[in-house]
This record gives sequence, structure tokens and C-alpha cells, in this order.
Amino acid sequence: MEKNKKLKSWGEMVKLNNRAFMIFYKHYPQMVLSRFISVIWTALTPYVGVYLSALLIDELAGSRNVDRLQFLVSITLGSTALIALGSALLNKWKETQNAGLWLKVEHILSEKLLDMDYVNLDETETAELLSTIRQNQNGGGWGLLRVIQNYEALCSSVLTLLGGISLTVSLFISRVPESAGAYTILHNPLFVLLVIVVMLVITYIAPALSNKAGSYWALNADSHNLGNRMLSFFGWLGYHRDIAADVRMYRQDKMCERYNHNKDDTFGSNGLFAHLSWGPIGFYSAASSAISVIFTGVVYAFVCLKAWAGAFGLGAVTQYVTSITKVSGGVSSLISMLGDMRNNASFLAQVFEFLDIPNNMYQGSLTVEKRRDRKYQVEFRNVSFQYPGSNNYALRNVNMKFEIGKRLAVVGMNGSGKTTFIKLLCRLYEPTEGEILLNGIDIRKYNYAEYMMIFSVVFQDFKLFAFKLGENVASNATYDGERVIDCLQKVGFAERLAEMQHGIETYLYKDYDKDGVNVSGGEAQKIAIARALYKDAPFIILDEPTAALDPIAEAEIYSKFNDIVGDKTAIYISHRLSSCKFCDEISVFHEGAVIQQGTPASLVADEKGKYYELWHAQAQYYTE
Ligand SMILES: Nc1ncnc2c1ncn2[C@@H]1O[C@H](COP(=O)(O)OP(=O)(O)OP(=O)(O)O)[C@@H](O)[C@H]1O
Repeated sequence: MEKNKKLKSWGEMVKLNNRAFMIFYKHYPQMVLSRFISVIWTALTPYVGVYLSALLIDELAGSRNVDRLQFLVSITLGSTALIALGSALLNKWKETQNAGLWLKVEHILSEKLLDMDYVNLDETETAELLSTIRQNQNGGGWGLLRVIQNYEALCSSVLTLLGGISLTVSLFISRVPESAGAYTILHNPLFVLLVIVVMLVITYIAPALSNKAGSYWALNADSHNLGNRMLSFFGWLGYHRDIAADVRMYRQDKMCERYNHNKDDTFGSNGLFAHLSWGPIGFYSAASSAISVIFTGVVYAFVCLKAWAGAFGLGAVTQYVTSITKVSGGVSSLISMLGDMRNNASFLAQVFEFLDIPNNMYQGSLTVEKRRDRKYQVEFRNVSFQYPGSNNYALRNVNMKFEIGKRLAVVGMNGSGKTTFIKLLCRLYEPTEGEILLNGIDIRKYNYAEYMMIFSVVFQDFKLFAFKLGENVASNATYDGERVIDCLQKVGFAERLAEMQHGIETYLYKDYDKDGVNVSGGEAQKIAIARALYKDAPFIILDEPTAALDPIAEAEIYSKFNDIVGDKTAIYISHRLSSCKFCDEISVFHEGAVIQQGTPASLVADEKGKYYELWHAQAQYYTE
């Protein structure tokens, strides 16, 4: 991961911010437009009031013509009402379009995650990068979250500046009457230039100091990543439902607290940021505020002196002070924004490092033939595999052919490569050596989405969503209710379903519905198997499908196994060897290799084989 040792150059700053802006525009054009139109409106409309009130004051201080005063008052009131109406409408539009900006950013990141090669999800670098991006985003609002708001502020500053300049020009060029004596210096070009330079210098220094203070966050971004990551874990320790029981049982909160304090004190009162806030960050922020006040003094002095000397009427004093303050505000926020965009560029670079992670998996385009007879033949040919970054082979020289419509059991000790074998079959990873063939063609040549359509898998660590039961089974918001019920019945869920108040419309868990039901581990496993059945793919793969089932449920599933699986080719991983007798063939994995293959009866009879050893190790607990 790239280290934030120094700020990005101005050129890089422009490129990175523009790229981020275009991402937002592509995803959410209305959101971007609503912000910019609002900003233009907000920046320009105040000048109408400034201009009209100057005319009113001049009229009051001058000829005091009643008709003209009436006219000016009506115009002022009418325009104020119209502007207020326009602002309200624009605000509504903007608020609607900008609802959930944080979620929108998360959506951009999730899109990338879903599109990414599965293998990249496993990599520590990917996890670290994403975690850093999220911490910077949630902690300091850095990264994508800041981009639109910065562009909006930039646009607002430029408009404020231009509007202010147009109303200020006459302040500098208006002449003081010769009768004012020494005050005529106020229109002397050199003096005017000097005043402008002083104003600009002060205007520049204040935001520059403030940016300097902000840059300490960007420069030290790497040092608070670990602290942030820990905070986001330890800070929410009490909220994690899945670890709540363990934390209570072993009082792990104490251990976590100690670890948190000892290893990282980034945000503590002795930490880096406390020191920085006390030192340079505090100093530059305070200096910036103090210098802004000096500016106001200089402006008032110059404008009031010119009015005193007779260069313009009293009404213009408010106009000039307001508009010149706006010019200064515009310049100041322009500098501030550019500085902030530069600080943010370091954080954007990390976002793009993540969004640019390439998809290296070969993307084939062959369509998978839709066969009514389900005659799909899969073959592993000399397949070996190492996980990225690992020197060990998780699979070694695996050769296997799946016979159509047969039931294959895969057994072996922990870590022998069974799940890895399934992940390769599903193309979540690619073999390091060898190839996997579907009907004689390398699976990489097929369109990935189509290839996945021929498999239904229940992974060991399957997940159900806190959505409706029917949606979970169908993996879709719309579904065929009868088919859902049929699949649930096949896996022995009928009784539990009958107890559910809203049937297949019942929400699982209580996250989104107070009437939701908490299902047990075994019930969840049945639902996951029903989901695999609903997909009705030619291959059904079950990775330890009955590990969480009670003996009766397990027996029920096995007695109906052939009925459940139907004409599909089934691959079945299990540690309960007794359950494999329903299969036509068993493959025994050991240290990544297939060391035995045969029918259940032949393997039990082979006294020298691994299967015999495993079988008897398990059987003794039942016979002794
Ligand atoms: N994502 C991964 N990165 C690196 N190594 C991994 C990864 N997943 C598994 N391994 C390693 O690959 C080997 C095979 O693991 P696999 O999960 O395929 O075993 P298994 O036979 O399914 O085990 P179990 O019976 O415990 O489920 C193990 O040594 C494991 O540590």
C-alpha cells in the first residue's frame, strides 16, 4: 500500500479529484446537478439584495422621492420573496438527491468488491486497503465523501469572488473630491494598489495557515490507520452479537482493552494527534483566525475613510463592506478548498488504488450449452493449487471425472483440501497447474456467469440474510411460493414452517422486522440446502451439509437423499463417514491429494487404506 509520506502535487490533485468527480457524475448525475445549481443560486442571489438596499439607502439619504421609494421597496420585497421560494424548491431537490451520501459512497466501493476476482478478496492487502479507506472516510470524512462537497465549495467561492469583484471595482476607482485635501491619496493608484496587496496577502495567509493545520492529518494518515481500525473494533465490542457470548464467558473485553491501550495510543491524551493539536495544528488554526480579524479592520478603515472624504454616499458603505468581505471570503475559501482538495488527494489515491485492482481472471465468452438431459461432464486433469502468497500446495495433482447423475462423497482430515477442491470447481480460484474441463473444454473459456449457473452449492460457512424466508430460499425478491415450500418440505423444514406466523413471508432474524424469527444453526442449514435445491442446477454440492443437524434430521435427509437430489450430479463433503454410504463413489483426500477412490463397500474393505483408518476411528465411539 502506498504510504502518505508527502502531499500530492497540484497536478495529481487535479487529476485525482476530477476522476472522483466523474465517478459521482456517472453514478448520480441528479445529485451533482442539484448541488451545483443550488450553489450558483445561493452565491448570486444575495447580490440582488445588496444592490437594491444600496439604492434604497441612497434614495433615503438623497432626493427622498416617494414614488421611487415605493417602487424600490416593492421590487425589494418581490425579489426577496421569489428568491426565498426558489431557494426552498432547490433545497428540497438537493436534499432528496443527496440523501444518504455516505451510502452512495459505500455503494461505489461495494460495486467494486462484487466485481473483484474472488482471489483478491482473500488478500490481506485488499482487506487492509479497504479498511484504511473506510476509516479515513468514517473518521475524518476524507476520500470520496469529501469530493462533491469540495467542488461545490470551490464553485461557490469562485462565484462569490466574481460577484464581489463586480460590486467592488467602483470602490477602488471612485475618486475623492479634490476639496478633501490629504484624503485624495485614497484614490492615488499606488496607494490603492498597496491596499489591494495588503488585503490579498492577509486573505491568502489566513486559509494557508488553516490548510497547513489540516495537512498534518493527511501527512500522518498512515499513523492513525491502526488506531482507527482498533477503535472501530474495540469501540463497538458490545455491539457484535456473534461474539457477545464469548466476550462474556471469557471476559475478553479486559484483554481487548489492554491490547488497545498498549499497542496504539494514537488518539489517547498522550498520542500523536493530541501532541499535534497542542502543537502545530493548534498554532496554525489560531493564527489563521487572528489574521482573518485584521482583514475586517483594514476593509472598514478604507471604506469609511473614502465615504468620509466624499467619494460615495453612505448607502454604498454597506454595499462595499459586504462585497469586499465577500471577495475576501471567496479568495479565502478558494485557497482553503484547493488546499483541502490537495490534502484529500492522498486519501483519494488510496481509493483509486482499491478501485483499480485489476481483474486478472481469464474471462471466457463461450456459452454453456443448455441441456435438458443435464449431461454435463466435469473433469479435473492434473490440478494443483497454491493459495496466493502460500508456498504450500492445498491441492496436488488431482485427477477426477464426475459421472453424470452420480453421487460422489469427498472425505478426508481437516485441511486435506476438500473445500479448496470445491472452490476450484466453482472457479472461485484458478488452478496453479493443470486444468478443469466442462464437456471437454477448459472452464476458463466459458462465460463466468453462465458457468456458475450449473452449480448449486451449500458452503460450510453459508450465510442467510435477515430477509423473508421465501426470498432467502429463492435468492430473489420475487419467487414461486409453491416451489419454495416444496424445497423446504424436502429438507425437513415443514414443521417449523407451519409454526411461522407469516409462512414463507416470515422474516429471518429480527434485524428488519420485530416479528422476525431466530432460526437455530440446524434450521439455518436446512434453509441453505433448500436454497440450493430451488436453484435446480445440474450439479449440487454440499460442504458438510448436515454438520449442524440433529441425528433425526440427519437421518431424515439421508433417507430421502436420492429423492432430494433427483437427477442431479451430487458432490458431498462430510466428516461423518456413515453418511457416505448413500453415495456411489468416495474420494479420499489427504494432504491435498486424492489417495483413494472407490465404492463405499470397497473402501471399507481395504484394510490398509486411509478410509478404513478414518472409518474405524469414528466407529469405535459407537461400538465401545
Ligand atoms: N484462503 C486461504 N489462504 C491460504 N491457505 C488456505 C486458505 N484456505 C485454506 N487454506 C489452506 O489450504 C489447505 C486446505 O484447506 P481446505 O479448507 O480445503 O481443507 P478442508 O479439507 O476443507 O478442511 P476442513 O475439513 O477443516 O474443512 C489448508 O492447509 C488450509 O490451511
